[in-house]
Amino acid sequence: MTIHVEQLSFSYGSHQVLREISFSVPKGQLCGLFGPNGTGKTTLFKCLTGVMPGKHEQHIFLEDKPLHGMPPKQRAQMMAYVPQEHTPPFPYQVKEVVLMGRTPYMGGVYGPKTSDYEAAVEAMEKTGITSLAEVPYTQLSGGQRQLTLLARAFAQQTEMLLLDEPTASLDFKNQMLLWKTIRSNMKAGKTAIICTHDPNHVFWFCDAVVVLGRQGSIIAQGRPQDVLTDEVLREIYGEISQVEQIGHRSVVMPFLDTVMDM
Ligand SMILES: Nc1ncnc2c1ncn2[C@@H]1O[C@H](COP(=O)(O)OP(=O)(O)OP(=O)(O)O)[C@@H](O)[C@H]1O
Repeated sequence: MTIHVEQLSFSYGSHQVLREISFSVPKGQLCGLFGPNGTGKTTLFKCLTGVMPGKHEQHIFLEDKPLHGMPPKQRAQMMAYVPQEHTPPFPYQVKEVVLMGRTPYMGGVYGPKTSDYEAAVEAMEKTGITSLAEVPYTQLSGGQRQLTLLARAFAQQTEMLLLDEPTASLDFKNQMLLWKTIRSNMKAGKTAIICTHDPNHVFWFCDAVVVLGRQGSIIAQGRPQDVLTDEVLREIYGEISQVEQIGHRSVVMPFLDTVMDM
């Protein structure tokens, strides 16, 4: 599934956050969404998922169809969203939270089908949380909660994944597990947009990147190696790092001596 955003602007009241954003993510690509705090990345996700309905949705297209007017259930069959944080209102078990990913496919009074339970079990296996299935979600650590939300998104079996800082609370091994799982989704032809604050993750795991600047407009986009240059990183963060090469990989190294002197 291809997602296409054309001249999207969005304001909270008089506070304009997104300014004439245009980009496309073709089927099978993983696109990083990168930029300083408060530049509108989560807001962009909320525009895509329809949390804030409005005319701006006329500027977002899934396979050439505008999102505007698309019912939530239809949208949820096409895209799954992993939020940055989520506070559960009730102590549902992990397996019940994951099963909620199947809601867009349930209808009437019949409840979950065998295929829904199977999709939830598979999603828990993929994310390594099978042993947590019976644990109340309210008793999980931050990282375990994030893996549960990821499993819920996988259980939704959508063509498009929208992931808002999914590695933020994960330990190093789980970060790599997550990227591996996401990359395997790309191999299966899915499409994803992932917000991350780690430029190295963009370099190593993303096919493309969209960089949002402080004014809420795109300041660069394209292949990570072309886009995340010293100049662009300096523009958004100032003089704090430089891009180095280790083998054929790019690595953003902070100026550690400066940090230690502070
Ligand atoms: N519900 C809201 N009402 C009004 N302003 C909001 C609302 N949500 C976010 N904002 C403002 O919109 C701007 C963009 O916020 P957003 O959360 O989209 O940024 P972000 O790039 O995701 O930030 P971060 O990297 O810190 O997660 C911020 O100035 C924020 O204060």
